[in-house]
Amino acid sequence: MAEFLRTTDLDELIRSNYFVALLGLISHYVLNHGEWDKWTHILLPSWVLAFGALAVVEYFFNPYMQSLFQVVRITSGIAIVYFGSLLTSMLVYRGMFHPLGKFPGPFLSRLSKFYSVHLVLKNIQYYNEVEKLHKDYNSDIVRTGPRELSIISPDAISLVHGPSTKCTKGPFYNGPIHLEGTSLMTERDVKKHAQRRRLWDRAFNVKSLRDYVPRVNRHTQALMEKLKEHADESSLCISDWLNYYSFDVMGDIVFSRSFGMLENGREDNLIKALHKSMSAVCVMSQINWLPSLLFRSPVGLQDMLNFITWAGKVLKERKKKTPKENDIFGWLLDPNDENVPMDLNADSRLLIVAGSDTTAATLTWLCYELCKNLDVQFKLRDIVDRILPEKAFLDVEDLANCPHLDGVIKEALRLHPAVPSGLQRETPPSGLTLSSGVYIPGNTLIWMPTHTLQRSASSYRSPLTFMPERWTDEASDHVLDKRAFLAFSAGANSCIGQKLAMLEMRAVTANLVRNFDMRFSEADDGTRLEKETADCFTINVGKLEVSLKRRG
Ligand code: HEM
Repeated sequence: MAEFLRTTDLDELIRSNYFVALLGLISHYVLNHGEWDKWTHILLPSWVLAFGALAVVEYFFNPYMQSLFQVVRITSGIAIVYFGSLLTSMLVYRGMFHPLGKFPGPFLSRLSKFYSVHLVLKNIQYYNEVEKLHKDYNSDIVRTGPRELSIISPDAISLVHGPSTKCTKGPFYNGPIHLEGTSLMTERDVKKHAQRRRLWDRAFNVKSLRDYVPRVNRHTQALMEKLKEHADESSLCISDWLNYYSFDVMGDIVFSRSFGMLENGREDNLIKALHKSMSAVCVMSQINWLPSLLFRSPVGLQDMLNFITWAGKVLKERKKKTPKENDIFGWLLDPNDENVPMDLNADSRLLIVAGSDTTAATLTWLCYELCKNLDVQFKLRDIVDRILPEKAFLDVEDLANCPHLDGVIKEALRLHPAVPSGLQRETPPSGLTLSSGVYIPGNTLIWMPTHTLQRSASSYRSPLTFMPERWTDEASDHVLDKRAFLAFSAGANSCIGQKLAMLEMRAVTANLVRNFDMRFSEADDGTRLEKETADCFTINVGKLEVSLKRRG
């Protein structure tokens, strides 16, 4: 063997810098064609193994190797040439020859998504950074990554998110499949998603929603009782209570298991851990190959892994029961199947996170706006006071027909979308031509940042003013382009829970203004919320301290 290696050309070839550099170029070509993001856990060890094997062969079978140090030196040299060539080829291609080269954006964004990580880490409010980029480059389209664009033109919405879009979900949606399966949201195959969504629709149709209403009423009433207990204290952390509320509602409606957070007046340890672990998502949403590695190592993600395990366990327990009131999993679990399919584990985590954090964040921002704009609070109260004045508590059913209340909620969703940076979509291989005639090449990742779209002066008159009337007949001319409302997304992947969310938000908002006068607390004028709110795909909302006074 040693003789073979020494005398054949193979040894010479492996040592040849040209050959190794060529291997680097070929590797770039292969990596550039196809999607490798979810294979990082195979790719990286394969590289380590390949160079390790080379070192072992050199050490044991090459008689000219004098020492281990020499083996390490030679193998490292080969690795440097290989990775040097791979990296140079990548950077030159991305910086100078990539088809997205015609779009403006920071030069470093062309080279790597690590530039976006740098923007994320500034203050974990990536949506603000992207908004600045659109302003700085004075363009509706900005290049935010080697193969990624941010687009804020409403004309592109139907092409990217509409019912007959040719775009698909991008690699961001590769969840921890090996741990929990694929959820409805992370299902990237269009046909499979449509098939699953048909099943889900039964759990969210008008009749099913009616079944969930008593639980929304109960939890809303419990929230109001708790707020009454703590009202008249100098300061109350309303964001915490809204968080307890929304998780309790979702636990109950999803699998008939309340977290009991309202009752205990504190965050469940698991949810606390889940929120802490969300900061990793801020970075993972930028570097799509990272989750495949991180979800296989407990480093930094242990909290999220615990939540995944918990959500699976609770689902198994739910499978054994028949709850008194039908819940969402009553529709999703197959009574004829003794087992719980793996994908439902992912669905159980999805429902809790997608349904709770989003609602809690929107309600918190809504309270912020009501404190900031007292005239809006007073007007809403006047209107709500006229609904069934004899009732102490307004049920969900009492609030179905109050356009101004819906306007207040829509304004909160518009100015403070719970998914502010938008949703990653990938153009079809043939590319996409926008109505402006701009051609977007195939396999480009597109984000349409909801935060910026919904604050654009071309779509909303006085865009930064909190104006519920723009959603009613009173000032409908202040909505210039209805398409630019994407808080629940659009098309086949739009939020399936939006009607349920509206029921919760109506009940909480109406009863809050009916029962209390709410102001910023003396210690906090909303700045904490503005600063602490973190963009972790869904918003990880900051704290809001208010002063609540019970109304007579
Ligand atoms: C203010 C409240 C809410 C907001 C702003 C919101 C927003 C969104 C958005 C933007 C999406 C699209 C995600 C994507 O394509 O990646 C989505 C999807 C989804 N939402 Fe919501 N959501 C809210 C409340 C809820 C509630 C209460 C539930 C459940 C009970 C829910 C369940 C879901 C599910 C299951 C999906 C995935 C749908 C699919 O892929 O077909 N959401 N939501």
